[in-house]
Amino acid sequence: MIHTTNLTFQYDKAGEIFNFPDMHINNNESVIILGESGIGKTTLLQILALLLTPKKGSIIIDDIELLSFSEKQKDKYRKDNIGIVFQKPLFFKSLTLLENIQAKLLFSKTPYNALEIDKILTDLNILPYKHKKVTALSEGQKQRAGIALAIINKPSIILADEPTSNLDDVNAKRVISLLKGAAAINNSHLILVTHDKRIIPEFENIVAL
Ligand SMILES: Nc1ncnc2c1ncn2[C@@H]1O[C@H](COP(=O)(O)OP(=O)(O)OP(=O)(O)O)[C@@H](O)[C@H]1O
Repeated sequence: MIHTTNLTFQYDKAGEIFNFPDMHINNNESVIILGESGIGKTTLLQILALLLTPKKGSIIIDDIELLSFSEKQKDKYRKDNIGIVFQKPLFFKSLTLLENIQAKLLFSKTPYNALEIDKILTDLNILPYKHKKVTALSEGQKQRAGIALAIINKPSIILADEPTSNLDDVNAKRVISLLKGAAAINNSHLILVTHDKRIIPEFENIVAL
């Protein structure tokens, strides 16, 4: 269960203050966060990912208040529990897609399972690019490679920032189905921010900013 209350954030002292709505997300639930450009969707996702610290408020996950953690504890919690699909994926640029996945598995101490990797890459429609350098992938292929990296170690929380923005209708559908499937299999929470209207019908729980 994820429960957030009174989350308030400000980038700098004279800047805008963001007051985010409270959220209550049960296990196995997927949530889509909607709002116009600049409203603070990515900011909220980064707070949930423990990458930004709010001025006020709390984030309780499975009865643990995460904002009381030290930076070191936050880093460990993020590494062990949170899969982040960034708007612009972070890769080791000199490595192939498969080598990036291997690095992630090593870093998160997750066993290597070749069949499982191929299954995820197939579901994302990027298996043929497994041995290609990530820099040689198209923007849409990179976006899907970023999704593979985010879910490969079965995180209990998947946070996705505009995961379908560069994708055509077919691949957008594949990505949403994979993210929802990964969340269901791993009993994870899926929280997705977007302004992609195509994917709204796929979600029952909507938070509007
Ligand atoms: N590092 C930063 N320092 C100062 N202001 C920032 C910073 N990052 C974002 N902002 C501002 O905070 C506001 C919210 O940004 P955010 O990226 O969260 O919006 P968003 O809803 O995700 O937008 P989009 O849909 O366009 O990605 C914007 O006005 C943005 O300019």
